Amino acid sequence: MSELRFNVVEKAFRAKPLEIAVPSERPAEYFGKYVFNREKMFKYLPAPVYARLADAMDNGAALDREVADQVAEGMKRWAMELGVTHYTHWFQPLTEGTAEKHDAFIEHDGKGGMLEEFSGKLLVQQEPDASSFPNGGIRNTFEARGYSAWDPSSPVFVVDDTLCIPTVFIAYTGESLDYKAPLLKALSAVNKAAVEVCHYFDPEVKKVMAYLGWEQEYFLVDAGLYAARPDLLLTGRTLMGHEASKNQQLEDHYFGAIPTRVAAFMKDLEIQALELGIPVKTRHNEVAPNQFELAPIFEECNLAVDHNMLLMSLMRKVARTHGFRVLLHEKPFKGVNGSGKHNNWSLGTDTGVLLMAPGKTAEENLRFITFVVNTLMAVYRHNGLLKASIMSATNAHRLGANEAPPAIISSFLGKQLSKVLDHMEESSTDELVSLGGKHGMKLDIPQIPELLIDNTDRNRTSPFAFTGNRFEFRAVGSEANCASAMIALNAAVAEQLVEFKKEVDGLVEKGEPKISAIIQVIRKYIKECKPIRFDGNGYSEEWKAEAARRGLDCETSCPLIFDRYLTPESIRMFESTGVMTQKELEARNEVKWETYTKKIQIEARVLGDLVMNHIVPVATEYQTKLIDNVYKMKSVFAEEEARTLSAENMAIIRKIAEHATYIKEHVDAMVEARKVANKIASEREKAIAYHDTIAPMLEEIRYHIDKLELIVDDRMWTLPKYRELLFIR
Ligand SMILES: NC(=O)CC[C@H](N)C(=O)O
Repeated sequence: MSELRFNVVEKAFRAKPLEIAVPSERPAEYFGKYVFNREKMFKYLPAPVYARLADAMDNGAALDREVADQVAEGMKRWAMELGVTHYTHWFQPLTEGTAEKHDAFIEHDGKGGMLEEFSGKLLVQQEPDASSFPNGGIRNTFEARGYSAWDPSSPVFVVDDTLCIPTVFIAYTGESLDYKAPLLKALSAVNKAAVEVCHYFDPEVKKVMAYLGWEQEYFLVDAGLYAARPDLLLTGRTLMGHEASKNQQLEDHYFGAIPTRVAAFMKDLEIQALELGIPVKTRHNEVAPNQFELAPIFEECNLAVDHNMLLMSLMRKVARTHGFRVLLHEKPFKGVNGSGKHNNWSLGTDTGVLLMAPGKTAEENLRFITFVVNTLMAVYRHNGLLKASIMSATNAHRLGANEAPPAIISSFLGKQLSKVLDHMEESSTDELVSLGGKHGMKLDIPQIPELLIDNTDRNRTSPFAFTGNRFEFRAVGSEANCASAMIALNAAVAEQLVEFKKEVDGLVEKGEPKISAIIQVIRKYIKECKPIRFDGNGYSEEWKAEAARRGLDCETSCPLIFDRYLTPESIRMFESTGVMTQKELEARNEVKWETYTKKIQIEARVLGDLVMNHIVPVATEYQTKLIDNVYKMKSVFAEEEARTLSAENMAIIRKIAEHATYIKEHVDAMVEARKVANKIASEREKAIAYHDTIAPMLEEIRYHIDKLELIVDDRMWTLPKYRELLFIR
């Protein structure tokens, strides 16, 4: 009998919610307790130093060594009051996670003792020996120089005894080796391009920020049950497991009362997140059993990305304290909803205008339409690339079912906005702009309700949905670094806005009044990007055919989707916006292909191990029991009667043999296929081989394992079942 499984099930069942020490202050008071935010900067830095740092944060001004030294000194003083002994450059390599190497403040004092020091030099730049991170061939291990450099726009924070300094991670030769560096470049590109376009409407605008509000979905599984599933432990998802009889059919989990043990986890997590300055706001049960969601208030994009990365590591830590493991994988369980991280994206000006929100006047609405239509154009022109930006071996399992968008990028606008765009398309420019009144101009743009947010209908199958004052990029996966999607989107929009300005200015130079020039170009774009607009059911077969007819990217193979980073249009876009060079794009793709291969490779090995060490032995043991019974029946009953009475058992014995044979043969075949694929030198070709030959085998083998799970005596089955993983909390 399987003891581990029953022990962990029993323990999980008896688990109680943890007592949480709720701070006596209100959240607004402990918010940012562990962040060196402006309030602390003001307190710990001399006034002129504070001013210089604020300038660096707001306007990207350079900081000289002297100022950096003083900033470091203030930071150190603040951190030491919190008991901090170490510092680290905290960065985001191409692994989807974060990286940190802690150093103590201590230095020799030259008199045989120690003193604690933290200079501007250490704050601003470091050369971590980080040669083992994926770099796609930009750095050879024998010349592993790469350095991390402080990003003053994201405040430093304290975790435990360590002062964490958000940094970019760059090769000595200047190429980015992380997500932050290209993200900052993309944000600067979109700022520059959008400010220029804003000047058509308001010359006062000096800065445009991209905003991001992510929605983090996740599963919680009891830690004991998790430990008894090698596949969860090593791959983050279940590679086998038959659906439970009840899963999410009744939709009774969604928005339901939060289970007490989970509520304790959430409270603890939220307190710690708020202390780290992450403005967490919303929590609820998601659709799948044991699935939950957490969402903050939207923030400036770079900060939001850092906060999401920080939150994911905090979630992992806090879950352990509560006897849970958090699953951030996009599809940990077959047959129920996967987890996304919908990225709510918008642009806003330093004058307080949300550019994706309709305004009161016709001119404000023209500005709104200008930004919406340019976004649609960018998404249309780079739909394949945007898909590549969210694609991974793990997210591939999620797309196309259970309320996750399909692997074809399209945009849902809803009835109201579609009507406005259709009207503009159908009317002539003259009809839209007429002379009149004392303002000298009248715009015939249908009134748009200011509060579209409450009016827009929703479409859960849309990868890029307009939701009233922002776009929701729903295709982003729960485990991903949002930066990947945000780099591609902001860069594409930046390129598009530059293009738009060029066209409008061209017309103005030819004597066209500004407003009608804008309208003319917008009308042209509305026609051109029409194929990206789709409000229907993204899961239907008709849409797949229709999307292909419209020329949208319909590729579903993950390694081939990565090719979209290297098309001439993508390279041109990234290079013209200064976000990434061709060399960087090529290197990153090497990493993507290699990571893809390794993930499937690990899954294949884990499944092979499960089959040989858990499933087949248990199935055979049960089969032997049945055979024993058949023999014994013969000794109790006459031959004919024994045969009749044992017919069912004989059928099961045969079924077990058939499934076990299939499984063993295919695991062997999978090992052989891997050997062949592993010999392929090109990372791209190898990933394709893994996608085309090995990944499907995992599914085929799984089918037979899941059948065995239904037949074999439950007492003997060693691996926690779906009903246990999904319903014990
Ligand atoms: N209710 C929802 O929005 C579900 C979303 C779904 N979990 C996804 O994968 O994106």
